[in-house]
Amino acid sequence: MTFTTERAVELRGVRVEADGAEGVVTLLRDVDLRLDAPRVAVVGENGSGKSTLARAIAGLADVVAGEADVHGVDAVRDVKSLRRVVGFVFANPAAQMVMPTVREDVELTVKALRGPDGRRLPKAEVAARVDAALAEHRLTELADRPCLALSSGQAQRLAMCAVTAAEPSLVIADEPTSLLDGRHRRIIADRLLAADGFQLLLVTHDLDLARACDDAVWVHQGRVRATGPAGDVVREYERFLDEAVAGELGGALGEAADGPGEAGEGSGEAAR
Ligand SMILES: Nc1ncnc2c1ncn2[C@@H]1O[C@H](COP(=O)(O)OP(=O)(O)OP(=O)(O)O)[C@@H](O)[C@H]1O
Repeated sequence: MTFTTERAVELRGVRVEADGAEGVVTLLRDVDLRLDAPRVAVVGENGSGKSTLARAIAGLADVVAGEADVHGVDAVRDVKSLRRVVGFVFANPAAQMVMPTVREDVELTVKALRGPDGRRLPKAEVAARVDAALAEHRLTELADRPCLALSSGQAQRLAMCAVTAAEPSLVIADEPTSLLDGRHRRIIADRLLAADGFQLLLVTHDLDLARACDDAVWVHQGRVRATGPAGDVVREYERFLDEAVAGELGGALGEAADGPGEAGEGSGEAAR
């Protein structure tokens, strides 16, 4: 199965709120997006709203206004159906391991799949699919190892294996390489970018990885600041970062000369 642009993510006027310690806070506002490229990166500063956007698309955030169509599913009102369509890979893979061993963890997902007749898969087919999924993610040798005994790189491979075994049409990966060393980062990134059975939405601070996607979305202060071809959006974001850093360094040098002053705004955090 190859991802086709007929299956897209479309958000119109989306607003996300959360209950903060001091009352309701708005995390995302006025989001209008159509994502139909096979691989879409989401970039932006810490606290800008990237994970919130990813979570809203996955039905994991409180969308209080607007419409969200995710591969034909109403992601605001039909979160249950969304689970068949979306797979979510978290930055910390330990958060999504539920079974004691590697094989059992993947098996749990495959057992939940239905055949074309709507019935559960026969035992032999479950076993064959689990073996194939483990082999694809180079986990065969680790099949009987306790999940808790995996290294970060192995755990991230297991998370991807278990998520993709559910055959989602959209995989959302939120900083999937942030815990990994350089070599494993490249292995996981290459595997994600090479996959063509699903659309990929990749939240990342790794701008090389973002550039390797087809399209990108730049989130800034709880709004979408730019969207389009990944190279263009990342270039625009980098220019903004360069200017912001130059401004802060200039400010710091000025402060050093003038003595202490008030802190400037200079933050990409979501507006309250
Ligand atoms: N449940 C919540 N209640 C209150 N504030 C929240 C909640 N969830 C997120 N936030 C705030 O919303 C803002 C956006 O958070 P989000 O996690 O989406 O940012 P991000 O761009 O993914 O950041 P990072 O790059 O640091 O992971 C942050 O200021 C965060 O503290």
